[in-house]
Amino acid sequence: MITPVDATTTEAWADLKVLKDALVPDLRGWFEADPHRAEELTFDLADLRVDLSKNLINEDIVAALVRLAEQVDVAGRRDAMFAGERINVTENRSVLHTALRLPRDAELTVDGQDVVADVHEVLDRMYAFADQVRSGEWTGVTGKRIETVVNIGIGGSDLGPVMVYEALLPYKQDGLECRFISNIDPADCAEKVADLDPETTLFIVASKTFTTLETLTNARMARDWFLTRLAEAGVVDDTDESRRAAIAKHFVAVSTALDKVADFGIDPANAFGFWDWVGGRYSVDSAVGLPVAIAIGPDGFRDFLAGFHAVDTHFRTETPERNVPLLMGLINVWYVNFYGAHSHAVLPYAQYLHRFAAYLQQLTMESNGKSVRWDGTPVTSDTGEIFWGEPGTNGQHAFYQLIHQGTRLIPADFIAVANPAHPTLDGDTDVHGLFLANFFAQTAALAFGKTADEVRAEGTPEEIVPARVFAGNKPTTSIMAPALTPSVVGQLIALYEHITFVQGIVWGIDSFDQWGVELGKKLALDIAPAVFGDAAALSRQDPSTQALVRWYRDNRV
Ligand SMILES: O=P(O)(O)OC[C@H]1O[C@](O)(CO)[C@@H](O)[C@@H]1O
Repeated sequence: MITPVDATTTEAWADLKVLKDALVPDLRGWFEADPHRAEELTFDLADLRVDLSKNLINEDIVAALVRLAEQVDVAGRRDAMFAGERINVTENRSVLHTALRLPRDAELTVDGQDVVADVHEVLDRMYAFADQVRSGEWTGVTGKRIETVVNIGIGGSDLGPVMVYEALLPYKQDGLECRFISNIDPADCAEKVADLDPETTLFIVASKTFTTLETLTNARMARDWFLTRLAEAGVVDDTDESRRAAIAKHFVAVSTALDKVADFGIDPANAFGFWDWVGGRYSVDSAVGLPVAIAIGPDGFRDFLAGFHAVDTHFRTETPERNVPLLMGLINVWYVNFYGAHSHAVLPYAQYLHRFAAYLQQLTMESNGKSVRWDGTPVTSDTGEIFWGEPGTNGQHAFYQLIHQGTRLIPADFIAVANPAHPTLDGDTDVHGLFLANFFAQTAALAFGKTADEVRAEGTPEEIVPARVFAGNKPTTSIMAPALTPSVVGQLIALYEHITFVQGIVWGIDSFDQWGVELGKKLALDIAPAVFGDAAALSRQDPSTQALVRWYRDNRV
C-alpha cells in the first residue's frame, strides 16, 4: 500500500500558511488592480464556463495550491484510479466509475477483464429495455403499456436517478413518468403508489448490495400492494405461477448481487448488473441510471455519459494550471484548511437542478467525511465540508442573509444556464433574464459588498448604517452552461466527482468507502426487537434509549 503523504508537512502547505497570514482579502481592489483577473481565472471545460475569479485567491496562492497537488501526488493517484488500481484500500477495490462512460472503442482491461466490453454489454441491454418500454412493446401482465416507472432504492441507488430525472424533465417522453421511493417510512411508499394503476406500473428495485433494509422492505411492500391490487382486479390468482408471471412483467432489478435478485423473485433475465468497483454514490451512470434511460431514451443517456467522459478527459489530461476539477478541489482545501470553512453552498439558478445539492451531499460527505487516512492513521487536518443548498432565487429569501452578513465564511458555487427550457415573457420582460440578473447580482454583491460610505450616500440614517453594510469578500465560483442538456448534467456530476477526489487525496483519505454508515444500520437491527416488545432486548439499551422506546410504545395506538 502506498502511504498517503501528510499534506500538512509539505513545503506547499507551509507556503500556503504564510500566504494566508499575509493575505488581506480585497476582491474590489484585486479586480481594480488587474483588469484581466476575470479572464485569467475563467476556464472552459466541455460546455461549462467556470469563473473562479471571485474566490479569495491570487497567482501565488494558485501556484502554491498546484504545488500542494504535486507534493501529495494527486496526478499519480488520479492515474491509478483511471487504470483500475485498487485505490479503495479499505475495501480492496478498484474505483472505476470513469470506465462507465468510456466509449465503446476504448480499451481498459483490469485483472484480465475487458471492462469496456462488460460496461457496453449492460448498456446495450439497458437501451434495448428502455426502447421496449418507451415504444410500448414491453407491456404489463394485462397487455397495457407502462406509464409509470417507480424506482425503489436509497442513497446512491436513489439520489442520482431522482436528481438527474428531475434535471432532465424537459427531455422526458410524454406519457411516461418516474417516481422514487427511498425512505423506509411507510408514508413514502404509500403516497407514491396511492394513485397508480398496477397494470401500467413498472418497479425498478435498485440496490448495489441487494441487502439494504430500506430498499428490500419497500420492495416487499410495493410487491404486496401490486399483487393485492391485481388479485382484487382478478388479474392474478393465489398460485405462485400466476404471481411470478405478473412480477416478471412489472419488477426489474439493478444490482451487483444478481443471486439475491433471484431470491427476491425477480427474473434474472430482467436484472441489470454492475460491479463492485462502482461506488453507490458514483453509480448514476451505471445501470442505476435505468429510470433516466427509460425517461429520456438511449440517445439522451448516451449524451449524458458523453458529458461525464468529456470532463474525465479534461481531468486526466489538462495541465494543472488549467485543470478545473483540480483547481476547484484545491480551492475548497484552501477554504477548509486555511480559512476554517465548515460548509459549502451549492446554489443552482436552474429550478430543474433542485435536487443537485441533496445529490452532492452524499457524493461529497459520504466520500470525504472521514477522520482516518487510507492507511488507518489519523487525519492531520480537517476534512470534508457540509454541502447544502437550494435553488436560487428561493435561497435568497431564506438563508442568503447569513452568507452576506453573518460571521461565517461560506464558499458558494453558483450554477446557471443561458437557455431555459421555458423561455417565457412577462409582458415585455424575459423572465429567465430577470432570473439570471439575480444570479449575476448575488455573486457581485457577495464579492464586492457595500461600504459604509456607499450606504450613507443613499441617505441612510447614521444609526442604521452598520446594519446595512456588506463586508464583501465572500467567495463564489460561477458555473454556466448553454443549456441543461443531458451532456451538461453529466459534466456537472463528473466535475464534482473529481473535485471530491482531489480533496480526498490531499487529506490522504479513502473517498470510496463508507464505514461510518454501518454502526447505525447494525444498531437499528439490534433495537428493532425492543421496539416490538422484547423486554430483554430493551434492557440491553442505554437508559435514554429505553425511555424513548417506552414512550413510543405507550403512545403508539
Ligand atoms: O445500493 P445499496 O447497496 O442498496 O446501498 C444504498 C446506499 O447505502 C450506502 O451503502 C450507505 O448509505 C450508500 O453508500 C449506498 O449508496
